[in-house]
Amino acid sequence: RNMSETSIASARASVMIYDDVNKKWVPSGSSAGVSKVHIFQHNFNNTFRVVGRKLQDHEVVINCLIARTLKYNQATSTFHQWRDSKQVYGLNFSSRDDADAFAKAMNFAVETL
Ligand SMILES: CC(=O)N[C@@H](Cc1ccccc1Cl)C(=O)N1CCC[C@]12C=C[C@@H]1CC[C@@H](C(=O)N[C@@H]3C(=O)N4[C@@H](C=C[C@H]3C)CC[C@H]4C(=O)O)N1C2=O
Repeated sequence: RNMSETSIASARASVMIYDDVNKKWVPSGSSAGVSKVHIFQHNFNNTFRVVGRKLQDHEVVINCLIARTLKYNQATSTFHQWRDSKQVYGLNFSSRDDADAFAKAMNFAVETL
């Protein structure tokens, strides 16, 4: 987060990464827990990224650019996921309202790129 970015969504979610080898979801970062996850829009260069920090110790557990080609999958009303070139991210939202607001902003970002 820096002065040239604006948050267009913030949601509480536990951030997970899919472990392709063991075929299971693992918490992103050093331990499981709820994070505050933002979508930041860069004020000048029309880029967007997802940044999430653990509520407890502010560890950055996700920091990924939103590509124009991103396919955002709302697998359930509170678990959404997407891939980038390296990994699959999953957000297990604390509430349906947070999930809906985040998805709306994600769709705006992908459509704007
Ligand atoms: C074409 C493609 O890439 N498809 C991807 C999905 C996708 C589609 C389109 C665009 C992008 C992407 Cl990303 C795919 O299917 N993927 C991406 C990696 C993982 C997965 C592959 C297999 C497993 C089988 C079960 C399923 C799963 O993880 N379901 C969840 C689940 O088991 N959990 C999570 C919560 C709820 C459930 C919904 C919380 C923790 C755990 C649990 O409930 O304990 N899977 C997937 O989603």
